Parts: sequence; C-alpha cells; structure tokens
Amino acid sequence: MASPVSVRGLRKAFGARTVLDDVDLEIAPGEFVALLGRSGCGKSTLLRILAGLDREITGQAVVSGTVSIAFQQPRLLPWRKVWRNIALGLHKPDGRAVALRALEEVRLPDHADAWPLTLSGGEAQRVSLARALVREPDVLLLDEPFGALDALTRLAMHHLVEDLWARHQPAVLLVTHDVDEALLLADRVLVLDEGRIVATHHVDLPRPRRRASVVEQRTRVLADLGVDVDTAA
Ligand SMILES: Nc1ncnc2c1ncn2[C@@H]1O[C@H](COP(=O)(O)OP(=O)(O)OP(=O)(O)O)[C@@H](O)[C@H]1O
Repeated sequence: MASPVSVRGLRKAFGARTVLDDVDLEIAPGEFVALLGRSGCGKSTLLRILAGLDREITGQAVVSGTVSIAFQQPRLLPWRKVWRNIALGLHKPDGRAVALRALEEVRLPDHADAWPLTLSGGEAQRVSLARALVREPDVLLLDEPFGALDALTRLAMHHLVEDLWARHQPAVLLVTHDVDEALLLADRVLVLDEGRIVATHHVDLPRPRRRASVVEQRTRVLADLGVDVDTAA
C-alpha cells in the first residue's frame, strides 16, 4: 500500500531563513512516528505543511487520504457545545450520534452538551482528539497535544492515544519535546535539527510499554538531541 505520508527533498524558507532543508520522510499506513527536536528546529512547520496549511514549499510533500490535526491548545469554539465542536464540518445528518460515539471513545460520555469553557485542560484535549478522530483520518498529525497538561493527565492521555491509535490505525506523526513520550508511543522516533532529520530510532519494544523499558534508548535519543545525560544529571 502507498505511504500515506511521502516527503521528498522538502525545503521551506521564511525569507532568507531556511527552516526545513532537504527533508525526506515516508510514513507507512498505521505507523506511529514521533518527531523530536529543539525549539525552533522546524517541527511545527513540517506539520503545518503536511496538514496543507502552508503550501509555499520546494520539493514534495504528499499526504494521501483524510488528514486530521490536533494542537497543543484544543482550539474549541467556545460558543458551540462540545458535541457541535466535534460534529463541525462533518456534514452528516447523524452528526450528534457520531459525536456521542467519539465522546465515548475518549471517555467523556457525559459532556456532549457541556460548553468548552467548563472543561478542564485534559477534558478539552480529549474533545479535540474526538474531533480529529470522527473524520476517520488516514493521517493524524499531533502537534504537542499533551504539552500543556499536568504530568498525571498526560499519562492518562498517552494510554488513550495509544488505545485510539490501535483501534483506528491512522498513520500518526506526533511532534513532542518529551523523549519518554516519543519512546513510549512511537514505532519510530526522528530527531530534527536545524531543519534536517539527523537521527532515526526504531522502537521495537512490545506494547504497552513502561517507562523503565525505554531508559536505555532514552540515553541514545538524548545524545542525538545534544544532551549528555551524565552531565545533565
Ligand atoms: N510564519 C512564519 N514566518 C517567519 N518565520 C517563521 C514562521 N513560522 C515559523 N517561523 C520560524 O521558523 C522556525 C521554525 O519554527 P517551528 O514553529 O517550526 O519550530 P518548532 O520546532 O515547532 O519549535 P517549538 O518546539 O518551539 O514549537 C522558527 O525559527 C520560527 O521563528
């Protein structure tokens, strides 16, 4: 089957500044890929290009099928109830029923008629995931979706995302700063540095993974990010 994400020789510049420089990336159907890199290295720029939000590029960035994206901020419309936020743009006669099913999947079955501003950060992010999933995306782009959450909520979200991914099997590209998050969730971890993919780590550990099981690989990924664990400790 063709790769749902196929990037070849991608280059992106803002004025004189090159932000992505000759990026190649193939993501297989149902594959979970995490993208790590220092602040400003071009991660969100790559995601925005894949989402079709930025088309001024050189090279090739082809995404096949349906694409959904979720951001660090849930970006819910405050004047629409939760279920309407999820059903927005679906153009299905049974939009409410579809939204309710999605809310059950993200374990918020009782929040269909809530207003977004009454939700906690974690709940709002789960609504955002439900909104992304009702489109049954072939490609799910996640731009630091757990970055603004507290540590406990983040753990719960990891389980939820892994569960949803296993059930729906979209190809996933997750942008994160959290090395453990990347190693716990992804089949493959990429390190982006100054607009280039400088390292690739295949994570062959069985699922569900535990934090203890990723320790060894964490050291190697951190080294690619320029962090010496011994000195940092
Ligand atoms: N619209 C824009 N115009 C000009 N420069 C931009 C624009 N968008 C992003 N940049 C620049 O491109 C570089 C990469 O930004 P990007 O948001 O992709 O980084 P990032 O790796 O996602 O960073 P972070 O981890 O902090 O979110 C940054 O230097 C940023 O200032």
